[in-house]
Amino acid sequence: MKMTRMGDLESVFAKARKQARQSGQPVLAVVSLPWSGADPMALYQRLDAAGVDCLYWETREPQRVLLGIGQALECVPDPDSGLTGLQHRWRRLNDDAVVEGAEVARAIGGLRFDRTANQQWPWQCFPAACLTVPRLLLECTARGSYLICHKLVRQDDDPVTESHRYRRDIETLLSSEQAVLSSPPASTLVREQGIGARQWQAKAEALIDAIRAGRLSKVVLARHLHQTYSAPLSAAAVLCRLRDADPCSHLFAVHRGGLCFLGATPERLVRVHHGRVETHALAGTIRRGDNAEDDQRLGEQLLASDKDQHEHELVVQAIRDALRPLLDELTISPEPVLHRLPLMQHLSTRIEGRIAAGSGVLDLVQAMQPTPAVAGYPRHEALACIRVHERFDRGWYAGPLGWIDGAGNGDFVVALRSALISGKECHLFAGCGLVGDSEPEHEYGETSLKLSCMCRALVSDRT
Ligand SMILES: C=C(O[C@@H]1C=C(C(=O)O)C=C[C@H]1O)C(=O)O
Repeated sequence: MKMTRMGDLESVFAKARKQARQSGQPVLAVVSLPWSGADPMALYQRLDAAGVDCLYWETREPQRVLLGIGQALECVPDPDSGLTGLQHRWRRLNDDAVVEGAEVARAIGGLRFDRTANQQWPWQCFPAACLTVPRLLLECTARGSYLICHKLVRQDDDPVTESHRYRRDIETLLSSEQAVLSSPPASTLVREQGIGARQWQAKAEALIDAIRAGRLSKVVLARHLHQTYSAPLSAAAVLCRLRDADPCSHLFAVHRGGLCFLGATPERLVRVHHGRVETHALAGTIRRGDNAEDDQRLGEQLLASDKDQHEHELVVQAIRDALRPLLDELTISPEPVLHRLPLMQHLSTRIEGRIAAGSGVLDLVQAMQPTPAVAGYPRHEALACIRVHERFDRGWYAGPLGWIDGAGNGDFVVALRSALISGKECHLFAGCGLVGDSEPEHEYGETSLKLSCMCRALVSDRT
């Protein structure tokens, strides 16, 4: 990492200030420097241990790791124009940005599952929607590693002082690489609160009856577990275990106000790369087998299940209908395939296309979310049932989480297989799709299987 390149920061900030004075508006300055420092997970572990609020993101296909530190700007949609308005503001901000180096600006964040429902415990620190442009963003992809400095430059900012501040922050980051990482204390589960199996199954039964009566076609009923551990949980240690346990899922960790929402999700909501749109419908679940033969049999059973095919098809249709007005081309694979995870397998249908001129990633997120994979169908009726029957705040669980850049690219996942941790306390969430042929007991087992991915990663004394 060459600190001599810091001279660039001062001249870029000066240029941005000049522009800000001319336009009377703050201007985003973006400076990217090649990074040869520590790997982002190693840095994330150190930042987490030091209690620094940061953001971690990792997708394995394509390989991309983002580590955001600090906050240059927080982008929040306003109630009237929603994500579409935010999309326009982001585009304008980037059109006017002063950019130096190989990379453009990037914002990372998420949305609540149900933005109309009231924010409740334990989600008070997680707003309805927010995308953060970090002060410093470490980005590692197959193309190389960069440290991106973002600053919203105002008319009266002093470029010299400000560039020194960034220089100091980068030096602190570089020196934190040297910090010795002591292993977090072993934590064991001491208490667990959550809805009992019988009570959950009674709710599922009532919803299945509503589906059979024709009031809706599908609803996703979730469970919330509140666990207490013997020692404070380390978000970075949990994320490392999730990463080791599953080589394919997308990892995320968002720290806010002393809490951390993290997970390893198999579900991508939508990715836009140079105008190409990629998504999948993911719904229909069965466990993995005890051996190859058993696994194969279970996979075939899932593919042949009318109930799972129906549950899955509702998701394919809803995604198609949401995307059609926003895409120029749309291709849907004719049949679902198995999406295999360490503990379970899902049905997955690939959906691809090309984004129409004038639309952006956030427009796609707005149109798609929440899909019937996490809410149900029709959406309005499903959300109404969820509000009445679940009786807890899903917060950011099952909501979209991801990033957008200044070049029109973006990637959002559905924040599943996740937990909200705060010291020794942990909140876990998992749900499953109910249709007319569902059996409550079986569905309860499915939510337990989904919860077990995170439960395994939370305990530190496991080998
Ligand atoms: C709702 C969850 O998962 C969703 C529901 C699925 C199902 O019902 O088969 C499968 C994958 C996800 O789309 C969850 O993991 O909490």
